[in-house]
Amino acid sequence: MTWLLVALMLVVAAAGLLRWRRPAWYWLTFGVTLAALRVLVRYGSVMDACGLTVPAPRWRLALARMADRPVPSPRAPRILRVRPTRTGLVLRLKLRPGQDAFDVSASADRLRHSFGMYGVTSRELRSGVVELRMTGYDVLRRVQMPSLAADTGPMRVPVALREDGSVHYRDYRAVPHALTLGATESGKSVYQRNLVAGLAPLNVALVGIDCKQGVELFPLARRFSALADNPDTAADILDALVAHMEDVYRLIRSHQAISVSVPDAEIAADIWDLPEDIRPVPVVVLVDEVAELALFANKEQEKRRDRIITALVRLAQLGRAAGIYLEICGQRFGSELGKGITMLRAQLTGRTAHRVNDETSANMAFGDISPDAVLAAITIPAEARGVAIAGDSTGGWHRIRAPHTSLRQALNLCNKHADRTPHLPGLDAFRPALNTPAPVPAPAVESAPAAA
Ligand SMILES: Nc1ncnc2c1ncn2[C@@H]1O[C@H](COP(=O)(O)OP(=O)(O)OP(=O)(O)O)[C@@H](O)[C@H]1O
Repeated sequence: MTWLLVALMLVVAAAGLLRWRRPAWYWLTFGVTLAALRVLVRYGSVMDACGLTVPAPRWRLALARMADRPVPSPRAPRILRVRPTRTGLVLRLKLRPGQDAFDVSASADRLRHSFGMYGVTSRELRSGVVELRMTGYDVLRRVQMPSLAADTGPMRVPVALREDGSVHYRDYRAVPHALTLGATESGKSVYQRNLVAGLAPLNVALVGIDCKQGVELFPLARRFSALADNPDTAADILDALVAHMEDVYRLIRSHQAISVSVPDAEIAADIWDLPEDIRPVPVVVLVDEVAELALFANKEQEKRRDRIITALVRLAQLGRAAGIYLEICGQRFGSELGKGITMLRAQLTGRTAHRVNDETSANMAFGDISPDAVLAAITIPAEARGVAIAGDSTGGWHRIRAPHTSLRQALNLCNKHADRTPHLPGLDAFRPALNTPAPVPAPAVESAPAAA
């Protein structure tokens, strides 16, 4: 089967040779065919050299001895499937008795060198079956997302590419709340813009709190149901969201009351169990530069800060069932921001860290999840803007990079789907005004006296 696939690819490559101007697909097929051939031809010897073989079973050794035949060679994991991809190859392997998935992942770097690939990663699919993903080039250098129509779900958006060539999704139903950290100019806003662009075509309400005076989110206002560009409005929006959450809980309760006679499985526990006609629209709350909400200079601001953090903690603790999801973004998010912050952070299961300048910042994202991810986050080079480490509470992590979506592209997408912007009762007062703002005079700059 494997060789049939390779033969087919060779035929395609040969067909391309006959054409004078070879199209892009030709070079892609040609490269993947060469890589597949190289891997399959070298497979046995490479696995042996990397210590991924086991001796032949005793009965075969005994048979060889009786028949006076040469000793059977050690056996490498059996190839179950070879799948060429746009970025390389995916091999599915059945491990031999005595091998485990850790052996393969520990040898990933050796396999990468031996097969002449750019990257090799492995993951266990089920007991005894491992998937090896090989990439032929640095897929994060210029991110090109594959077409994905089939893989999106109700609250699942493709947001970046992983280094193994697979797509990184933000799945709100699996991981309701997330934290994105990164030093200045590391790519947080571009990542968040990709999220907005991914969510825009879905049936979801977007609520934005942009503490950078609205420069990131206000241009996308037509797709937002509520927006705040200062901590005072943010506090009011969050209070309104807590009230909305309580209303949704009351709705779920009332629906449970009329369905007590139906079987258990049909009793609603969250909005997704409610019939579609009464289901409230899910809400994604995007907060940019969260630290601004936690800073205060006087007693009045301290009261406002406590109000904001309390509302965020309540939404993080109880929001999931009511379909309220938090997406929090900032440069740092640790205990130095005061009480309630670590409690809030503990509820943010999804973690993404762009380049950070010190280990403490990386620890804020991954310290309680995976020490390897901390190391990976602090070794992201400064020039690799947009590259990030994405992990979750299971301890797994990936190196990812979002496509470089410009503000104009995101704005066009938001305008295209502006008619999908739902009205949230209670949040109408915060709906952004869509008239063109009056031009603001440039800040006065005092000219410095000329140096003598
Ligand atoms: N995924 C990406 N691919 C390519 N370039 C990127 C990517 N993400 C960010 N960049 C580049 O890095 C620059 C800074 O990105 P961005 O504004 O998102 O950083 P930031 O972390 O939000 O910074 P700040 O905290 O100062 O606002 C962008 O102008 C862009 O040129």
